[in-house]
Amino acid sequence: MLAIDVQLLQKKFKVQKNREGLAGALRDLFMREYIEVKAVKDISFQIPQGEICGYIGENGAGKSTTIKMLTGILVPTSGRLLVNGYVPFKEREKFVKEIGVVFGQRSQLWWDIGVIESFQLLRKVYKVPEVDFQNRLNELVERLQLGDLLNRPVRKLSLGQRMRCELVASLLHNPSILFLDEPTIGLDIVVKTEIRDFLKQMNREHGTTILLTTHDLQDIEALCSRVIMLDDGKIIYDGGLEQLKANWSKGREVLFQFADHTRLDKLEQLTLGLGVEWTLENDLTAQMWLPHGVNVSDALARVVGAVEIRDIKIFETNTDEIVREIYRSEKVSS
Ligand SMILES: Nc1ncnc2c1ncn2[C@@H]1O[C@H](COP(=O)(O)OP(=O)(O)OP(=O)(O)O)[C@@H](O)[C@H]1O
Repeated sequence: MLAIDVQLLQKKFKVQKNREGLAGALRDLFMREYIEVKAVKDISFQIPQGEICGYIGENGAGKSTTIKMLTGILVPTSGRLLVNGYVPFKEREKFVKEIGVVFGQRSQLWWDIGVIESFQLLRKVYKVPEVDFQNRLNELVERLQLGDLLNRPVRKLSLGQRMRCELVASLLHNPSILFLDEPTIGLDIVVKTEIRDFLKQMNREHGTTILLTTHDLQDIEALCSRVIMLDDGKIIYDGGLEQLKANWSKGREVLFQFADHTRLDKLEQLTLGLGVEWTLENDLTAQMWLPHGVNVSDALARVVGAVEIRDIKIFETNTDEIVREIYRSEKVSS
């Protein structure tokens, strides 16, 4: 069974239009005018069990609206939607036991009571047997090192501490699918890394399926083998991260530091026919640019065999740049 099966899913919102000026406001009083916003436009995708998939796109692309439909908070305008075999907005009680949800910007914990009390309340909401709950809690608390925090009220926690608690809260009932909407937003790099490692481990050990929206492409690089990219409510890319890079990144750069003075024409001679380009930064440093499709080790072998080298650095194209590149070409072609 697929974890997520989405077919031609659509969501329209009716938004009130405000007419201008006093006369407009008066007219609005008597006859409201509405416009329709199509937030999600006939999207289809399938996610098998155990996959970690990144769901990305610019602000307003429709990511949160999709997550809200997938978690049963919003009812789709049209289309078909199955999560673990359930239609999310129907059969709510059974369905919510199968999923965990973290909205980075909103808390599912009670602000003024101790974290552990929030967890206990969630145990009752999800009807988790006490023994299962304790085992699960112990495992999660140890993994995320929450020991000291459990008795503090949520309002006294730092953002990083709160996010770790949010993750525990979403996993206490042992869901097989986890929806994360900006789980690392605003966190420092240490906490981000901790959360990424934790999610990878959950996925590896429990086979948890994860759908993750993020603006942080390092999250995607660290976690996702697959990326779905949304633009203006439509899917513009669905595939592997490697493929995404191969199709869209402009190439790779290799920085060489030589032991002796090396001339540009010699370097060009060495890599003749490969289509690489050289730039000399100074007598001892040169940069080689390789277009996609050129084997890095072939190019390196030619240089390494002929010139004495002190240091080599290979720069991968940043996924941020790739996304910008796709948007640019999308805008050009549409
Ligand atoms: N409840 C709502 N009523 C009216 N319009 C909405 C509502 N929720 C979302 N929209 C509109 O739908 C579009 C998609 O919004 P959505 O929040 O899904 O985007 P997003 O990709 O999650 O953006 P962000 O990265 O900023 O969270 C936007 O144009 C937004 O203004």
